[in-house]
Amino acid sequence: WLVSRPSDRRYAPGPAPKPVLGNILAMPAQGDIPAFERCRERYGDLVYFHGLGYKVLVINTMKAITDLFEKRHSNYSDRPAFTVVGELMRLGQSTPLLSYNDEWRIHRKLAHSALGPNAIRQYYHIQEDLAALLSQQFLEAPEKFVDHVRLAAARVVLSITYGLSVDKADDEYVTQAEDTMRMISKATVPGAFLADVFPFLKYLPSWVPFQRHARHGREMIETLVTKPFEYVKEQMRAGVAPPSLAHHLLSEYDKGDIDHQIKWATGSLYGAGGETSYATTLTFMMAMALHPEKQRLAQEEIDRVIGSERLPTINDRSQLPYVNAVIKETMRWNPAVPMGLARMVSEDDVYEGYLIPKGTIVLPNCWAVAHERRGPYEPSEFVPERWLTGEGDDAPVDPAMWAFGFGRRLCPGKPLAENSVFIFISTLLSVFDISLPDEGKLEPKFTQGLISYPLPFNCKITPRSASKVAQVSYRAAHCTV
Ligand code: HEM
Repeated sequence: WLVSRPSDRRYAPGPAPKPVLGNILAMPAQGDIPAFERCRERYGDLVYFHGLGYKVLVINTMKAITDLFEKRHSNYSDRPAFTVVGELMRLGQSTPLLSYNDEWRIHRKLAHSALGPNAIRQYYHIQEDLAALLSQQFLEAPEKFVDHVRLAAARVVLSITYGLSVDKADDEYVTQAEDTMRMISKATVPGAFLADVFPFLKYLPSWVPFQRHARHGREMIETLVTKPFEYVKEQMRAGVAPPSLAHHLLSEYDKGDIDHQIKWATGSLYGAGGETSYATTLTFMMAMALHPEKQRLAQEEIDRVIGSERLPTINDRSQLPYVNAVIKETMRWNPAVPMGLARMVSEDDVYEGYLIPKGTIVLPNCWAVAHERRGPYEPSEFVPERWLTGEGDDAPVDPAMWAFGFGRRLCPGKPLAENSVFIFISTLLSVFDISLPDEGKLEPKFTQGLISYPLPFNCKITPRSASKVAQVSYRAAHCTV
């Protein structure tokens, strides 16, 4: 590498480049899995796109992801910058978009102290209460199940992050937060704004339409992170703040200069934690409607292990191997974050003989890892049994190794999210039969975007027994959230 001439340095393969434009326009749109799959089949494990100032490397194997994101983490832990949403709307201060710098290290320290496996024990009852409330809403209006799951995922994050009661969260925060998230997910699609491609456009005057849009976005984001945070501080001053992440951090780090980081570290959690948990739970519901025989096996396990006289709790998790296999298979069948969260290379690097220049955006193709052909079962089929056959070369890579990201930027909400997903899924399995709708077909189709979840679908949700209905109603009526 050191003695070769620049012309000898090879980039990883990719579509044939055109003059000036390179091959960047041949890069599949965000979340277009079939197109990324075609590129992988044609060009191999590493695929390189470049042009218009962008350099993008897609990595399609667990080995390459581990080699780069874990073994060479100091060079692969930065994030690409978004001129409009990151800089002008100021979302660049949130944990997922922060550069790999000291500010980010403070965020991670705060997140670890509040979201570590021991710290989250105090939130078990909140997650269990919210799973019961979700079931109660399924009993009352089963046709609105998508809205209920979305609301439940939002409530978990808002209750745990800020100690907001369900009514207060629903009335004052969820709608605003959902609107803000919709705005952010549109704004983070690469090329959503010309100023992301040509950053000098950010200096255009404030009356230019995209600048007005950016100002409006900035106000929405500022409200999302500031309003609930100020509410917690007010409650702490009055001595009535319930336990929450924000409360925990404000008490532990009682210093004015870290206030800003606590506000943004906690404010980042709604966006990072709500939609991913929602996507996983909804994918599970679709899989159950399509595979009643798997659902029955999971329900039999729950009835056998915990009986039918009570609802599951988070402490039951280790006792339910088949339910855990259903959860792993849900995460594998349709990964919630199929192309991971992009990284940016800090310094020129060489991997497998290919040059990866500084500034290259690297996308881990988690979908390809999830659907790699291994063992006796078809990757496209929903088969929880593939997780019960023991370890070996044949076993697929466990979603715990890739679904929550990698290395230094591994999702700090992983332990909390695993509990949320477990308690939602096991409670729904315990209380309901989810089946195909009486009319119409159910085709497994998913959204294409940073987060992937089922496209609108119908299913039938029927309580399994009067006793289960009574258990749900009792717990929902005695909720402390
Ligand atoms: C099923 C649920 C979830 C999934 C699948 C998921 C997945 C991910 C992934 C793939 C990343 C990118 C990591 C990387 O770049 O390697 C990430 C980052 C992150 N997640 Fe999660 N997540 C989930 C739930 C949560 C929850 C509940 C929270 C918080 C309460 C959370 C907070 C975060 C934060 C703050 C980051 C940014 C980390 C950083 O950039 O340093 N996530 N998550």
